[in-house]
Amino acid sequence: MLEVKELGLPGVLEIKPKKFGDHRGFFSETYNASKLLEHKIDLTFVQDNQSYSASRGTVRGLHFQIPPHGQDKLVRVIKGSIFDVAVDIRKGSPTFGQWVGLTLSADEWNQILVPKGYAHGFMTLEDHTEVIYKVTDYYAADCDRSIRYNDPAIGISWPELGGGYELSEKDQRAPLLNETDTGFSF
Ligand SMILES: Cc1cn([C@H]2C[C@H](O)[C@@H](COP(=O)(O)OP(=O)(O)O[C@H]3O[C@H](C)C(=O)[C@H](O)[C@H]3O)O2)c(=O)[nH]c1=O
Repeated sequence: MLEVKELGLPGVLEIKPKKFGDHRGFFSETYNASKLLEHKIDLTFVQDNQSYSASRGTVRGLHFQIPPHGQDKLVRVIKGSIFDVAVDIRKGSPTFGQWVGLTLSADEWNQILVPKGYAHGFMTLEDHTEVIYKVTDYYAADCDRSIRYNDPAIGISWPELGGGYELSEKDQRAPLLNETDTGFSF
């Protein structure tokens, strides 16, 4: 049984698989193509990624791959928690530059589906947070793009954690959305 909820931008969904708990612990089908298909989610994932962030307040993103290597992403947290964000980067879209965000956590056991045509990023809310995600195309370094996480034109309300944020060099110097040809059109 799969709970699927729209998050307010086309195709961006919260997905929550069932967790079977007993005295030993729990079991969960974290990915089941046929159950996703029942919710008209017909995607073929080809690569699994995992990232570990040591510190609370680590920001990864906003990232996306331009066509022809755009990636749909199914993201979940197996340790800790993150504030996860998707931004519509499809030129001509009525919701271009708009964002949705939600907290993903190992406790909540929820996932987010971020379709291609959206930039993706997250901020960790706890130390030692581990994120796992499935993608529908292989990593293509020459198609890898970034947009500044705090671009005022997007205006993401990142959680105030009372300290600085931890970012990669690449993310610190990422261009603004209006400086970026995202390659996606509505
Ligand atoms: C994404 C990726 C990266 N790499 C190599 C390239 C770099 O040498 C190293 C770290 O890459 P990066 O700094 O881009 O990793 P993150 O900042 O965690 O980026 C990811 O996090 C945000 C939230 C995303 O949505 C993307 O999936 C992805 O860009 O791993 C690979 O070898 N394969 C890959 O698929």
